[in-house]
Amino acid sequence: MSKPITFVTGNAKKLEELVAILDPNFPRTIVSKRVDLPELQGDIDEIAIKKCKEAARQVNGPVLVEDTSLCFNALEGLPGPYIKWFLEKLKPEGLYRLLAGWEDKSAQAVCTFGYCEGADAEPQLFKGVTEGVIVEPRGPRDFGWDPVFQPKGYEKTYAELPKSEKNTISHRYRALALLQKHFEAEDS
Ligand SMILES: O=P(O)(O)OP(=O)(O)OP(=O)(O)OC[C@H]1O[C@@H](n2cnc3c(O)ncnc32)[C@H](O)[C@@H]1O
Ligand SMILES: [Mg+2]
Repeated sequence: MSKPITFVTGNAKKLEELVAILDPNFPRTIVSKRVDLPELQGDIDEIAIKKCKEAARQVNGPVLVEDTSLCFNALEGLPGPYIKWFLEKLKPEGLYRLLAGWEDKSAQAVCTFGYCEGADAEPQLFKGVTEGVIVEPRGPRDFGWDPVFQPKGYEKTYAELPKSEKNTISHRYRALALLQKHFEAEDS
């Protein structure tokens, strides 16, 4: 039997979505550990790799981590992985106002899962991207920047969509689909 994988995150909403999205027949057991890991600066992949290595060091076993970015095309991909701090200071209204001077409101939600078998193993990344536009905040405020992100082809923001619908189109869903495929292939 393979060891359980520890999903290390300080974000309860991420865990909630992972549990809702992953197939109940996922071949490995996932447990969670609430740690707010330090996030070193870098590009999206570098941050996920460093976060994953640090988690593997702390847990000393198989770990899963995840880092989420919100990239504004008009701003060459910023705030990107720094969205957490932009959101904390500016709130959803301020994120929308950041683009006031720009016609292009398009953005990409990017979710990068990192999996590492143990403290000495190299992390593997699984990335999901969902295209959308940044709009004036609409809908419940229970998860991050959901009120300002309207996925392409939809009239509702992530926050306004039923969770079950967000979870079939989201950046996190797409990343987890790749992760799932990887583990299913390994299992067969
Ligand atoms: O412990 P970790 O897993 O790092 O959790 P975190 O909350 O620090 O998360 P990140 O470092 O990945 O920062 C991403 C920011 O984007 C927010 N976020 C992540 N996924 C989201 C989603 O699907 N919808 C809206 N906001 C999201 C999250 O609340 C953070 O403010
Ligand atoms: Mg974080």
